[in-house]
Amino acid sequence: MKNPVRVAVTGAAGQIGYSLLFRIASGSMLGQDQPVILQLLEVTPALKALSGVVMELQDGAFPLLAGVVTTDDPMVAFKDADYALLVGAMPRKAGMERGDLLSANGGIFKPQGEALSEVASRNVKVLVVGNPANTNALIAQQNAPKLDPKQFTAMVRLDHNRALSQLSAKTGKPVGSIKKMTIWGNHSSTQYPDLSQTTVDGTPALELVDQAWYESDFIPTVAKRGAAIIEARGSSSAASAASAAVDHMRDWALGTAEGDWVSMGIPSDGSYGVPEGLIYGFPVTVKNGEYSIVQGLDISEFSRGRMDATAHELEEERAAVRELGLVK
Ligand SMILES: NC(=O)c1ccc[n+]([C@@H]2O[C@H](COP(=O)([O-])OP(=O)(O)OC[C@H]3O[C@@H](n4cnc5c(N)ncnc54)[C@H](O)[C@@H]3O)[C@@H](O)[C@H]2O)c1
Ligand SMILES: O=C(O)C[C@H](O)C(=O)O
Repeated sequence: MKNPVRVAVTGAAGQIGYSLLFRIASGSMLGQDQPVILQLLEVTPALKALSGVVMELQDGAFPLLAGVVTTDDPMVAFKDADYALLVGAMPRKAGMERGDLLSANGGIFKPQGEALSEVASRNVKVLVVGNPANTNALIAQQNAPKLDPKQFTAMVRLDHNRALSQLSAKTGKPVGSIKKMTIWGNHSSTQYPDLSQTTVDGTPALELVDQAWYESDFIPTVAKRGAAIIEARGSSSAASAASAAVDHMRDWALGTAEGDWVSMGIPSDGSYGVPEGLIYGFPVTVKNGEYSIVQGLDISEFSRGRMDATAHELEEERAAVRELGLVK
């Protein structure tokens, strides 16, 4: 058995937390040989509810759960954290875009970035889930001068998983037969779920579906799935979001499968003409805990337009949070 690692989760008493904590404690995220200490952050009024969640974690009798800390202080929650999942933020309601949450949620991620910079493990891997996830990740990153910018990522994995499942339903082939799915850009309705490299049982996906379905059905269904769930459920996705967070962190920690890739929101290094510094969804492979952007893909004119549009939205979000004094 390995030594325990410290996993910080913010917003731990919320909807996503209620699903996420139990998956982490069960070993789904970091493996069946990796004990974990959960360090849970909540706002002060939610600490009582969080104590109930901790009672349930105890009642799960998870062999890999080596300890639980609860606190309303980010300096305690992030102390020596090896992994940090920043979930705590307000979710949107029906009729809102995720960008409408910028001013409400942006303020949460500056102090959290500062605290991570001071007290987290120097190798901490940070995943931002709270919306608007890409720009919140940028805020946390820009306020963490003592960490490498590459340590900050945003979640587009839920979109990636939604895209896999839509294509699986359309082609009648299992999700496991689909490789090389990509979500480019922002976790918002401008995202670009790209099938141009995707294969199903080795056959190019675009040979199996027609362009009209791809453009008018697949892309909008994936991009607007969050809103469809809010409409149906009355609140935003939670279990599927937690599952995607587990997938993102597992692949970052343990690596991606040979011959495949995953989508992660990561700081752009200028690859594919994406403005440097934006936290943008890219196709990545992971080895030894380090992610790399998949290089050398052909970008069609159609793809170029979509990739630029979602980059443009992220540039606007960056300008808005600059205006609020949250990033330089
Ligand atoms: N990136 C994605 O794919 C994705 C998917 C689903 C949801 N989300 C987003 O995740 C966020 C959380 O969703 P939820 O459904 O769990 O919401 P929720 O309202 O059920 O829970 C959020 C929790 O965060 C806590 N919180 C608020 N401010 C905090 C702070 N400063 N520090 C610590 N905790 C704080 C709240 O007290 C609450 O318990 C939302 O912004 C939502 O839009 C993102
Ligand atoms: O859509 C939302 O606001 C929640 C989440 O980001 C989702 O994609 O389900």
